[in-house]
Amino acid sequence: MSTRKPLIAGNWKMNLNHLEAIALVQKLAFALNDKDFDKVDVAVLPPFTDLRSVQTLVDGDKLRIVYGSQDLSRHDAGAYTGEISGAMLAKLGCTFVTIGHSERRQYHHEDDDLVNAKVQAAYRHSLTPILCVGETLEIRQAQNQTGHCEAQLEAAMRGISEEQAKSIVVAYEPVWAIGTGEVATPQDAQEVCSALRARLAALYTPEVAVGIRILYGGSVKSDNIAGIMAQPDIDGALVGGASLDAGEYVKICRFGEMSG
Ligand SMILES: O=C[C@H](O)COP(=O)(O)O
Repeated sequence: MSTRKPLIAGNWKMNLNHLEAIALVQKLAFALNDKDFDKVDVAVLPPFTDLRSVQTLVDGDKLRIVYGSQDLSRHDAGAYTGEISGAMLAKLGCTFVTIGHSERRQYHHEDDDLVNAKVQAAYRHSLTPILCVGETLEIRQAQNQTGHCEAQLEAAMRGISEEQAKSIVVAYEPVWAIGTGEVATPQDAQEVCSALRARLAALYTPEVAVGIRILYGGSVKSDNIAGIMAQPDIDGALVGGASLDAGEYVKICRFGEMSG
């Protein structure tokens, strides 16, 4: 029996301004109670421009919701127009930072080296990376999904110490399942998540690997979360579209009450 506490993280992507962010976090805070937070860590990952408002609300009302950003710069400071540093995110009280999301890899040409540099930047500022890996449909059709995701993981973890690795969160997100309504079967997701854990055990130790949270992401909804969470190597979900609806997100956070 693992002691990993489940994590449900809502990636809002480029949705909701800071006023809408406050409204959504207030709805979540109203609906979720201490029993929920004892069972599951609940995070939101709003756009950068919302973070200060979310911080003020969370701190002011002493909410148990945690939050983070969707990206960070590989650099700590300097002449990098448009970039946001880990130091700035830490100052805003961020717990998490999403790194290597497939939309960053695809639309911003982020490669494994940049993802690795961003993971290192996150640790320099005591932020917990939510490191995303996942295969395209083409790779899955060639049945190379586990090899591909393991290679992305290994590249991202270069130079990361065992002590640092203990806190990382890995998110397996098959690209073909993101925003498409095409959810991976629980067995598909388990296959890759188990391979990722085995690779972490080989890179570090089995003890480290057994403590690391691995999430699934890709068209997660309240009606499919239970089957996904029933898998032994899946410790939570990275939720996109469904995290923008408070009622639906709360149901996902209460996955134990959903039927599979
Ligand atoms: O980060 C979240 C994923 O990209 C999943 O998005 P989705 O739930 O809208 O498919």
